[in-house]
Amino acid sequence: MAARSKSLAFVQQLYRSSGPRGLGSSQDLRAGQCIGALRLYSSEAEENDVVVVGGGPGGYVAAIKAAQLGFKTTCIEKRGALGGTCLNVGCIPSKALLHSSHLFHEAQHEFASHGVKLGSVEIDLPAMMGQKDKAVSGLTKGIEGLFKKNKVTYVKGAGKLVSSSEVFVELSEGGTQTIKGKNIIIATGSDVKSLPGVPIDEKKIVSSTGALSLTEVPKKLVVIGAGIIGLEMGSVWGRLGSEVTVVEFGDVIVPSMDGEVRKSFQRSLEKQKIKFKLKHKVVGVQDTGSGLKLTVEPSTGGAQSILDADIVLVSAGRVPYTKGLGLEELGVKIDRIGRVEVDEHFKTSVPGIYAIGDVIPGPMLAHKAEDDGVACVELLAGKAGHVNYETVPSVVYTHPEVASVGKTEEQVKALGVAYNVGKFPFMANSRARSIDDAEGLVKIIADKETDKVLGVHIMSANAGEMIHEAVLAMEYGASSEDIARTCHGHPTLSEAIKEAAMATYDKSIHF
Ligand SMILES: Cc1cc2nc3c(=O)[nH]c(=O)nc-3n(C[C@H](O)[C@H](O)[C@H](O)COP(=O)(O)OP(=O)(O)OC[C@H]3O[C@@H](n4cnc5c(N)ncnc54)[C@H](O)[C@@H]3O)c2cc1C
Ligand SMILES: NC(=O)c1ccc[n+]([C@@H]2O[C@H](COP(=O)([O-])OP(=O)(O)OC[C@H]3O[C@@H](n4cnc5c(N)ncnc54)[C@H](O)[C@@H]3O)[C@@H](O)[C@H]2O)c1
Repeated sequence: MAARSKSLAFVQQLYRSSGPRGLGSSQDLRAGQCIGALRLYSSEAEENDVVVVGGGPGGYVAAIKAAQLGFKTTCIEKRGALGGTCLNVGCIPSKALLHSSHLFHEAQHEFASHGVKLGSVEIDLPAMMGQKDKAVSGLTKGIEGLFKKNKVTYVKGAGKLVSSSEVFVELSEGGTQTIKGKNIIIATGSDVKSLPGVPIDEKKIVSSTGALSLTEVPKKLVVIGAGIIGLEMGSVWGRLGSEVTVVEFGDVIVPSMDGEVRKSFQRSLEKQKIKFKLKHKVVGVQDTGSGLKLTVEPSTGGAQSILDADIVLVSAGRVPYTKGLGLEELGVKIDRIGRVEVDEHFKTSVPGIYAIGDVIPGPMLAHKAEDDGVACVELLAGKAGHVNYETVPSVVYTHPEVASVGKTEEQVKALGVAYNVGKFPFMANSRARSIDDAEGLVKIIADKETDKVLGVHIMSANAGEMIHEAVLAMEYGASSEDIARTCHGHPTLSEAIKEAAMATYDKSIHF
């Protein structure tokens, strides 16, 4: 009896989830129909409920969640490892190198002031790379384990959509296979944006992928683009001894950052000896054999100059990746910058085909891709999947870190909203002073009339961990007073958020 109830529940789930394309609607449910549907389902054993193309944070999370919801699920990935850009050549290896290089920097420059004396400190680059590679391979294998545990079928190969319910796969091991699915989710992510005159060879002119695997510390590194990748990778190699110059087309670094926080952040990076050449672009590179000569000119044109480099990192943005997917042939609409157009339910212009993650509009971030994946399959299951893009946090993992959620002061001003601002410097935070790491501030922006928090910006050690208090506050529509009246442990860096919140609606105590 218990087993029969379970089957019925499962089929009811299928009814609810498949909607008009599948088995019927939940209103039609009768026990007999359910059993009939179960037979129909078994006879179509080869067809999947969900086929995901791409095994990055968007795709693999969507696949696991789909399987957990009772869908027969297949995920197709062509790189030979799960985890996508993020795990293989993005978030994880970059954070490994940021941590290792920070330890080196601390050992060289900070330990002595804490009374820890070392002899000479040296870099063992192969060991550093080995630790990074170990983290990556452990995590990617972990996802394969999660696929097995959740019964997701993993197909290694490059997928091409040939209809709204079929994906043709060129298998990595040779041969081909056509995989059928009632619903197809495109989760093919993004790729590096190339620049004219600066051809990437991943040896001397590298993308972030090459910059994560250099075999020597370059004497001179030129970074093109002062976005997050440029500043994180510039920090890694700067700490390990490179002279780093960042050439940025715009007049500011990380344009999405709050202006006031950005200024402090730039000053901090300059103290770390990173040089900035703002309002400039690289128009060509010449390899002289003994090094690279970059031709640089003002963004708006003008006199050219030459910059020397051993390695050039191209980090001027990423573009959605849809190459070879067959989307044009099927009539899936793409916007003018190559993103797959979707509605609020992740539906593309072709029924049965969905898209999530970096390949659709919204911030190109792993946690956003994951949340897209969960929401997309929850919607397929008839549940209320939703991602609030207004509260997706952003973290720059330099030292200090910069983390933010919600609107910048410039954005609030532009919207014409009356607002209050509260700030608190880490110089006045007891934990930051006790660990001698007190650079940075917390800045909170709240609606003047309602006190609802509109944006929170933190520059400090561990800002990326602390920001989630603000994310949760904003998700629940909290006021700055709500945060200020919430008891915070002492002594913690998080107390700076409480104090900044006090300063937003009233006055801080410790500053
Ligand atoms: C250096 C770097 C550092 C980053 N650091 C962070 C960070 O710290 N935090 C953060 O949130 N984000 C970070 N990002 C961004 C993050 O990596 C992306 O936002 C995230 O990976 C997007 O996930 P996705 O699943 O949409 O796409 P992806 O991770 O790009 O995955 C897509 C997958 O689809 C596969 N694929 C493509 N086409 C096909 C096909 N036809 N058939 C089969 N498979 C296919 C690809 O091989 C790929 O594995 C970083 C990016 C880079 C480059
Ligand atoms: N910690 C993180 O969350 C993290 C880390 C790395 C990457 N990412 C994501 O990866 C994506 C790509 O990162 P990114 O740093 O490459 O891109 P980005 O779009 O964040 O920054 C690119 C920068 O390059 C500049 N630029 C563009 N063309 C230029 C040119 N010709 N010359 C000089 N400068 C030029 C832009 O003005 C911009 O400041 C981003 O969406 C980012 O969110 C996130």
